[in-house]
Amino acid sequence: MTSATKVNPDLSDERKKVEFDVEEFTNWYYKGAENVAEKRFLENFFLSDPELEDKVPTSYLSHKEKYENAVRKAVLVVNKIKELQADGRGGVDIYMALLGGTLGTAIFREANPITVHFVMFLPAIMNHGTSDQQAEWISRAWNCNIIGTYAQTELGHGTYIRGLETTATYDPKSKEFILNSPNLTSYKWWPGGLGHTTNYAIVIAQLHSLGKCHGIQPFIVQLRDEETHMPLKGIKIGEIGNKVGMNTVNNGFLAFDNVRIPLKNMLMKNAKVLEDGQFIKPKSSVLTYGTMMFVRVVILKDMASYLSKAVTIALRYSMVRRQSPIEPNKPEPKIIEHVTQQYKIFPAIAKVIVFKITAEFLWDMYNQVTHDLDKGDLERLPELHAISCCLKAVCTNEAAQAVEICRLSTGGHGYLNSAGFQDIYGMVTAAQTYEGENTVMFLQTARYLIKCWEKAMNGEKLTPTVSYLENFIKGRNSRQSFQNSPSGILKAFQLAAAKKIAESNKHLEERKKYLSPEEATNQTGLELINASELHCQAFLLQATIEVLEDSTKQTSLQLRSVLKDLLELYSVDLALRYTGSLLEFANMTSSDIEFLQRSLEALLKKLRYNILGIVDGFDHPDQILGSVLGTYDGNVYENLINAAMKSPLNQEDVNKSFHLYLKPFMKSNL
Ligand SMILES: CCCCCCCCCCCCCCCCCC(=O)SCCNC(=O)CCNC(=O)[C@H](O)C(C)(C)COP(=O)(O)OP(=O)(O)OC[C@H]1O[C@@H](n2cnc3c(N)ncnc32)[C@H](O)[C@@H]1OP(=O)(O)O
Ligand SMILES: Cc1cc2nc3c(=O)[nH]c(=O)nc-3n(C[C@H](O)[C@H](O)[C@H](O)COP(=O)(O)OP(=O)(O)OC[C@H]3O[C@@H](n4cnc5c(N)ncnc54)[C@H](O)[C@@H]3O)c2cc1C
Repeated sequence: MTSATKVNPDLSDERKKVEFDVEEFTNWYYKGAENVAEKRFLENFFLSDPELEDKVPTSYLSHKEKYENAVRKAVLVVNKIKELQADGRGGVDIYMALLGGTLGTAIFREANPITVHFVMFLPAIMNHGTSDQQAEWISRAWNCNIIGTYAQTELGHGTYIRGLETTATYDPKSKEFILNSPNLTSYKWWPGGLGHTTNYAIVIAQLHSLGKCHGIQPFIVQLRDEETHMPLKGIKIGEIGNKVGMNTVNNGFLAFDNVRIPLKNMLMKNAKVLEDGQFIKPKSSVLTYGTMMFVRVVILKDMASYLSKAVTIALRYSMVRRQSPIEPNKPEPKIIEHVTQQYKIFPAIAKVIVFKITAEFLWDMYNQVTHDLDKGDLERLPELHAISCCLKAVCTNEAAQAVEICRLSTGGHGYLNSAGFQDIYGMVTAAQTYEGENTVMFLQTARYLIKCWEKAMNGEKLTPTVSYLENFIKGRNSRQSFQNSPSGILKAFQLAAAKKIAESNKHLEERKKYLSPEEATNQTGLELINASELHCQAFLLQATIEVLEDSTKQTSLQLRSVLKDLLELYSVDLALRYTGSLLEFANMTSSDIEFLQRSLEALLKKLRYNILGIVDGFDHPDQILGSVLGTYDGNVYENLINAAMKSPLNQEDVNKSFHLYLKPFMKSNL
């Protein structure tokens, strides 16, 4: 972690003031010293390989060069992983570290074209394939003998997947499916790696058999020749072009013209087609959506990881940058002394911890529910779907906002590519859309909440994430007063969520008197989203309070106290951001707001000298941060000029455009 160069004295002074053991925090954050050792071993193993280092910053490469460089590195990384596995070191965890964790995003600044292979193609075969199908495909895919993608979204439909138009029509004579793209809007559009990387895909298509449509099902389809990589007959394929970010991912388009695949290529763990064309329904039609749920769960971990990079950059920079005297005739302070600057960064640091804790909580829940599913028990599936949808929406929205605020907190320099924010922002903002557009995700959660509300009103028992509704209904006349503590704020959010759900339901029912249920839902959309968001914020806070309480029992008093301050900062900031709802629904008064405001200011002050220990404790090596503003040594001005010198334009004193255009132009004006 420590840099060989001399550390900027402003930053080393700050480090001396941290009151807790940073290594203790790192071990707590990564859940044990062994995990930290493994993380550092992996970082060193990959980042010390000169082949993985970019000689020219990737932002200066052309679109094509970026892609080719990303493919080169992807192959190198997977080969290195195989080397590690041959040495007896884990499997899945290594992939997680490389594809979702910060290490992966350091090696592939704009993500890589085989992520979807590991994150969706393989999980789709595992989730939807029979044991025979898994035996046929998994090891080839795991070894990367074939590389696949997940081709669901089409030009015409991404959200409403029941409206997908690609068809897979079963022909009982040849025992094959015939795939077709009947029109332009049915072209697959967006799948990661599809353009020029993958040779297989899980294709989601409308299944037709014996003259009937049986809805969307997953099929495994070969797209390109395994030797020549040429597209197979009947397959039209290409890349969709340059994007806001994620430009190395090679997102593609795909169309089918009478492409035949064998019967065994429909993934049949859930629904089945028999040889004679008979369709056997799955236990539940939503089981087809399982892969999306998996990725939504994983996205949460990703958000904590991206945000932890952004806050590290912003905070370290704020501790070496000096600007604008606060008192006249006094020296210019570090910009972190401006309280407004603290407010830009400290709550975002608290969010990293909240998102990480909740992501782990959700991951455990996902594993439990999928274990139950394997035994045929679908009971907790709707609850997992509901909570993963709203968490995906809240955490990606908040991460995108916080990353942008971190960029703004570094002023003009933050606008440079070398500051490192652009890649992070490109990744977090993409996650607001992919794997379910966020508004749509909120509405999915709201649908569940309304059902739970009805159940609770009928006296039925609710699942853990919504059980607060039962308490509310039982004690609905009690008016608990607002309390300024994490648990008090949690109660206020639960009360506000419960009342907002009740109110949305009331308006929904009123509208149903003269509108169809669907149109009534549409008309109530704004309130439903609001209810969903309040529910989600309550869940994030609840999970964090519970986990922190438990996991800090063994830590030093100093660390426990800083984590407690961060939790308080998170909850006070949350309450202040939602005063509208809390005033309306949770008995908050204007004096509570005044008190919260004072608490917020006091917490910023309290955390001022410990907060650097937290971002240092995230333990991101400089290569992972990839930022001239966030290096451990704080030598930002040297870094800025060194990075500027890498610009291709700075490799010569006079550019040819001077002779070609400027000189004739300037002379002609004489
Ligand atoms: C191993 C290595 C790991 C490495 C890790 C590395 C990590 C890196 C991660 C980052 C990289 C990510 C790259 C990924 C790139 C993005 C890929 C995509 O976007 S791909 C494309 C992603 N595309 C999208 O995400 C599309 C978004 N759209 C959709 O998901 C659906 O169309 C819909 C849900 C909006 C509606 O569907 P519709 O059928 O019209 O449904 P209705 O509304 O009518 O509700 C009917 C019932 O179904 C229920 N239910 C629904 N879903 C689920 C579920 N999942 N489950 C359970 N239940 C579900 C619902 O609750 C309701 O129940 P009930 O009330 O009746 O009881
Ligand atoms: C970087 C990136 C990578 C991707 N990778 C893949 C991939 O690997 N495989 C794949 O199959 N797909 C992929 N996608 C596609 C992605 O999953 C879809 O873009 C996403 O699901 C949103 O669908 P859409 O584009 O059709 O948006 P739309 O649904 O058209 O959304 C447009 C607007 O309409 C609103 N809207 C739509 N429906 C409703 C509703 N019911 N209620 C209220 N508002 C609504 C939305 O809120 C939004 O504001 C990727 C997308 C991106 C950006």
